[in-house]
Amino acid sequence: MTSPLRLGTRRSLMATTQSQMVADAYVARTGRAVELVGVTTFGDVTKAHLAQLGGTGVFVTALRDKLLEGEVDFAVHSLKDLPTQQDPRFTLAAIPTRHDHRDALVGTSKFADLAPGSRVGTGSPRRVAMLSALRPDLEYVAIRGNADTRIGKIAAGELDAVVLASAGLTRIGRSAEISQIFEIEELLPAPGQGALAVECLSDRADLVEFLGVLDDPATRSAVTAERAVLNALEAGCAAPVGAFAVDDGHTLNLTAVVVSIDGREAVRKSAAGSPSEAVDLGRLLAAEMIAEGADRLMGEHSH
Ligand SMILES: NCc1[nH]cc(CCC(=O)O)c1CC(=O)O
Repeated sequence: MTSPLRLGTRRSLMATTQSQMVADAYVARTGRAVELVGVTTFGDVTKAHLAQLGGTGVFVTALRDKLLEGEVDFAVHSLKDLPTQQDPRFTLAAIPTRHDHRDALVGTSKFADLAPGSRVGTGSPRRVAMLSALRPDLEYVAIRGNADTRIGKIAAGELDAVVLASAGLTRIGRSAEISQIFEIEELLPAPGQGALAVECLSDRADLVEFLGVLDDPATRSAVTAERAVLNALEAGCAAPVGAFAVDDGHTLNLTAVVVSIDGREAVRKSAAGSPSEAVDLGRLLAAEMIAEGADRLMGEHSH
């Protein structure tokens, strides 16, 4: 009998839930047993705000270390937490079909109905910038911690609402508390939002192929274009950059935006191309955005 594959996962509810979903999908497709191995990451223990950590990949490094040490066979990440600079030692063996890409408001009222001065919690400069453009009269409060902790600040009276990714809220069973989903015209998601990444060591060719059964090519081309924009802008997950692409099987449609942190200025552009040239499409769009002043807007939040 073959031994179970060991899946390395962060220990948060969201991470273990999404890792279990992926494990179940492999078991259903292949019959091979998969066991979860919990790993504590720097991003889970640090008290610093994500925007202040000055780098990407705080949730990712510990899982990759376990891959290198041979303690786990593969890892599941939220794709939007993965640095856009791919490390050749690791391969994204599968990018499964994306879940809801949009951001959601959690609270008791809709965004337009929040009273002036209401306190809205989010740790993301992207969300602060874009929401400030819509409602400059609200107070945006930097928060971090897992989704449960963030939502708990509403009941505690510290916040009137929080903004989180719809996909994550659904995964942790809190979607009933969503008062509004933001459409992409209002709030363009982070590159890769709602998608998962299944990663293993590049030198395990058999495993790369085995894990590939869960890959969704349309999701892969879309997130590849989105991440190419972020990479070409030399921006990280804390930058006020949104990007979203859809591959309809023939054409890849990509939209991206860079917003000044006060929400007053934005460079937003769209482009279409072939799904097989996702990286080029993203790079081209980023170059056009830079030509229109996008890098100046990013300012201190560019890295
Ligand atoms: N940076 C944390 C993070 N990474 C992925 C998700 C949500 C789930 C997803 O995008 O797949 C979240 C929380 C959030 O932004 O609400």
